[in-house]
Amino acid sequence: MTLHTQKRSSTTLNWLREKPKKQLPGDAKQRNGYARWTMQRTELLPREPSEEDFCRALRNGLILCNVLNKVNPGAVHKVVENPIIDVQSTEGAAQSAIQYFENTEEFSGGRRTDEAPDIRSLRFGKGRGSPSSLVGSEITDESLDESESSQYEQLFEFLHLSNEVSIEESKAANALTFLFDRFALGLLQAYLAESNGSEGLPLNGMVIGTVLRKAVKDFSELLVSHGNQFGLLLKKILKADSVPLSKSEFIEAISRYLGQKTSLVSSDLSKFCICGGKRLGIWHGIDHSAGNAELLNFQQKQLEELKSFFHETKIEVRQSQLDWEEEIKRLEHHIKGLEVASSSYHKVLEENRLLYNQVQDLKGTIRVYCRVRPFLPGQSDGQSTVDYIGENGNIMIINPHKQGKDARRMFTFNKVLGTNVTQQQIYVDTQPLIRSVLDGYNVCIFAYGQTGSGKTYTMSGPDLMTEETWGVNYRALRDLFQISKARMDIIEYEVGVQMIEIYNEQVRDLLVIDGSNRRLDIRNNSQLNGLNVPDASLIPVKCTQDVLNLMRIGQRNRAVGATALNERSSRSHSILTVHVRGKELVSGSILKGCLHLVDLAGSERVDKSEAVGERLKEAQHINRSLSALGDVISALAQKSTHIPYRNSKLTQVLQDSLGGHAKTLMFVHINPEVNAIGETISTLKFAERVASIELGAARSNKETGEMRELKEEMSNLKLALERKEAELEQLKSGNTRCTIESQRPQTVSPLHMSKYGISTSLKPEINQRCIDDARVSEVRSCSSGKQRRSRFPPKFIDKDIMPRMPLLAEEILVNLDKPRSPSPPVRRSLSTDRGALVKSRIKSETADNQPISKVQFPARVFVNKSVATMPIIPSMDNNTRQ
Ligand SMILES: Nc1ncnc2c1ncn2[C@@H]1O[C@H](COP(=O)(O)OP(=O)(O)OP(=O)(O)O)[C@@H](O)[C@H]1O
Repeated sequence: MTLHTQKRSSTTLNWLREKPKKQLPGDAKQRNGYARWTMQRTELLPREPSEEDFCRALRNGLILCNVLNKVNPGAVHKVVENPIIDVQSTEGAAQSAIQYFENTEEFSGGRRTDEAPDIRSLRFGKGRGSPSSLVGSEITDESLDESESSQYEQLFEFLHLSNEVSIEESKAANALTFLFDRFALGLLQAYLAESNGSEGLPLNGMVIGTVLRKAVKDFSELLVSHGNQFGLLLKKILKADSVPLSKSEFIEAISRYLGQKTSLVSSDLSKFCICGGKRLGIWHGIDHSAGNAELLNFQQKQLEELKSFFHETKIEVRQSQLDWEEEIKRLEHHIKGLEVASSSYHKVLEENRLLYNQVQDLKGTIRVYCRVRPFLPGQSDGQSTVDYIGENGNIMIINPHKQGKDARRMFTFNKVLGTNVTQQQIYVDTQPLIRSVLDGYNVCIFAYGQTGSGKTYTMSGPDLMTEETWGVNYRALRDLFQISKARMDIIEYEVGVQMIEIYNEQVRDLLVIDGSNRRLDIRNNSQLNGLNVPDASLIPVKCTQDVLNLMRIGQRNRAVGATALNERSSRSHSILTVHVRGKELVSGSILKGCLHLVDLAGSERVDKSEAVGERLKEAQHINRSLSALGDVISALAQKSTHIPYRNSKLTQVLQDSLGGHAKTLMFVHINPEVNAIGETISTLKFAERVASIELGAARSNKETGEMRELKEEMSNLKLALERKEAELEQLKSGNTRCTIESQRPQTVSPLHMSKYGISTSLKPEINQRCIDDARVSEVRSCSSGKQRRSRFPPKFIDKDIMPRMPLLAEEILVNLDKPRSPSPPVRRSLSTDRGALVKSRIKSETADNQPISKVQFPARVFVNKSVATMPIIPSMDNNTRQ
């Protein structure tokens, strides 16, 4: 640099140095002069720019490049012509910086070209430089005065110096650009390194864009701050030395400063990149000062620690995940185990129940099932007396009128069926009993409970229309036919049905269609296998439909009436008896089973049911018979020697089922309403006593062919003996009453007749046989002082009574052709005969054997008269209907 140049530059620098001190009018004038001149050539400055704008315009290289292009068009290829932007704006600052770097670079490049004039020639263009370089140029065209010329020289001097500085700055800028690229790359590397570990992070343009934008922003801020610092430094340098600096000193000072700054920037960047992790690339090639290296080491250490901590945490999290997974697996296994255990618990429970039932069967205990009726529409006030129903047949009743432990009472039965149990579920446990009937057992199923508690619902169902709501009766008979059909090849079955009711202590036949209200007698002879009401119509049935038809008749004939507690209350005990007789085709053995299906009339508190008149009488009869049932149950439970069966018609009818070798099941019904709590408790107490009764093991009524023959023989002998006795009696007393009676025609249910096809006119032989049977009956009746008429088809009459009666239809025909075997001679002492006579007399006088016919049967209130005109039951031969 020449002395002159040095002088110039120092002048310029002095000018620059002094500028912030004071805004001298001379300075402004000078600046305005430069601006005007520049404006004339470049139009890049306002006429009177502020000092700041002026400096910036000089610094960003626009003026330089444009002036050079004016002098030598195309010398600077690319001029970054962004408008001067406010430095406060970060992005603007960045742009300004870039603009500056690029323009100074371009300017330098342009200047270096061969065609480009030396900037200094511009300085000396007016008289001192080569005139050719500026001849023809626009500058020379201008008329410039001397003072202006010197100002331009100063400007160019400054610009030249500024250009030197710019080169240094451009180097720094390159370093920064390099740094920036590294920094951005480092950021991306760090980001990618991070996102490698976590698959879920999205790696898309938007994310990268955001990261880079952030980086650019921060970096711009950094640049601005460095730019400011750089400006300050320049000022400081220029201010500190009163002696003007040489160009090389000046550049050296700036280089030193930039060196320092580079390391500072790298330290700042290290801070900035601390989030990244992989920053080796950023540091590569950067010269760190000792302090920064220490800081860097410290931060790296921290980073390593953080990384290892992060790694450990990651491992811990993974371990916890594994532990949880293990735990979940263990729990799943445990739950499965529990499931298995619970299912086997239920199996065991079920087995227990079966075993318990078997034990009960062996003991002959009456099975008791408790059914809880649901609340009826309009009844549910939400309070139920049933507190809890257990799986083991437990039911806990809560009495809201009591407090403490007295309020709760537990009852145990074979099973307790809740309000949501279906008719099918109710029947399930009854099914094995139906099989037993076909195996020759006597079975009794009866429904007990307070009025309106659902007895009829259980036994018959709400209606006969839908099979789903069928009660136990229909289901039992349907199964009976199904099983008998399945056994058809082994056993030939015949099924007959009786339906009676006990109304006001009188037994009525429900299957009569002629409206006759005959009172029927009860004979308590277990040998009769259920034929304890022999005069009731016994209708043979062959399929479920037959039974349904009969039941419809029976239901219509049943006495029902409305009470305050049940709008269609059964006012009688109804008993449907199914007699089954089976013949084993191979052995010829005979099985005789009988099934009683009993729907008891409901016990009721007369005050509650508001019964008066006829209703009151009915209620009293019902309650009396139920209390007689209770007495029988008590006596049986206490194993008393005397069981008071004869205290009511009900207990007489059920005698075989309660005290014999029958299988008995009772459905006890309860009403969950709070106002029925008294009846509920007493019903359940009664049921508990019933459950404790031991009937002894049930016995099958099976007779082998040999046994039957022997029995028949015995019966023949008995018959012959009785005949002899009768003859003897007649001879003695000359009483011919029996003979006259025997010639009276029988009364047979029209249904009965039609079904059997037995007609006195069509089958004289059979009719004769019936007459014979009637004679036998008479003989027996005479012995007990009663007149009996058989209403049974011959096949259902017990052989003990009528040994010559064929068992089955074809037997009737076979036996009719056979000559009767002569009765063996019977020897009987007179004393025996007398004894028998005395006995029979005594018996006829006892209260139990008083002829019931003396009691007038009340006019039937609820008999449906249309029954008489009902069509005949469809053919029993139609097996396909089963
Ligand atoms: N399990 C049940 N589900 C739905 N309704 C029922 C149930 N049990 C009984 N009911 C209804 O309760 C009312 C009384 O039932 P039901 O006539 O069978 O009682 P009951 O004990 O036979 O009475 P009563 O002794 O007076 O003849 C009827 O309207 C019946 O439909």
